[in-house]
Amino acid sequence: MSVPNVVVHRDGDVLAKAVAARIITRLVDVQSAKGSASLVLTGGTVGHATLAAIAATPARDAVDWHRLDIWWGDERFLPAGDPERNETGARKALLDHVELDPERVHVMRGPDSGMSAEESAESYAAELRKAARPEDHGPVPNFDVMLLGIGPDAHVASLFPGMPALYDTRPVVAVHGAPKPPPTRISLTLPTIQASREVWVVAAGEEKSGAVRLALSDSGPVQVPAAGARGRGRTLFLLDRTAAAKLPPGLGRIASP
Ligand SMILES: O=C1O[C@H](COP(=O)(O)O)[C@@H](O)[C@H](O)[C@H]1O
Repeated sequence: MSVPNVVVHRDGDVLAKAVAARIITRLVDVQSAKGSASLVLTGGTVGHATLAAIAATPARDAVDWHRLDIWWGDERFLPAGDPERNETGARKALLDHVELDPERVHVMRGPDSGMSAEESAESYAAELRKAARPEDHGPVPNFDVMLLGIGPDAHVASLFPGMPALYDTRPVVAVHGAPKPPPTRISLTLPTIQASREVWVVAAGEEKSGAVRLALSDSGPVQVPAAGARGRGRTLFLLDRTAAAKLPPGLGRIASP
């Protein structure tokens, strides 16, 4: 697993624009090298602001949206179209505004599918297994970029501190009793997150600063799930100044003072 690099931007607005620019550049690079690319989305404030920033920039036309697989790191177990679903926010911010191949938009199903949360997690795991190639050496694709938000309690995806999902070695799990509503969720597990080529943790706001500090310390991922958010090739913590406020001096690289 890679050692995290930290990049600090002036505020949440600049952060979202900078992450959007990085995503576009990364997707263009990967598509020119391999033909297609994969991007794992997060819910949450910075995640959705980043998607809106991609939609707003003319540079988005440089991406071949047809040759992109979209996955989610987690989903709130709610019916399709519910405003609280991460999918709904992503569609509104970006997915409805670009020419994606609908077959390559891999949503985590909600209760309206007739599946239980466990069945939905299993069905997502099966979809991941189908997409994995021999060179991925495992049951899930080595995603090109995985975006993860972080909660003030240091949760990532829907992996909350101390919960059984953090010990789970299956690729995807159902989460019950999440401390942040809604209580039922579907989440990728740490082994799936860590199979990604690149993991980018995005955070803005003072309320995230303690979690960010712990995520970059020697804490274990059961107590601090974000400490397990590491990519195989690269891990980035992309922060605004307030989220970086509790980091030891010298840890972050200031990109926009
Ligand atoms: O519930 C969730 O929260 C986290 C963080 O969201 P934020 O609004 O505090 O940035 C998010 O990463 C996750 O995908 C989502 O389901």
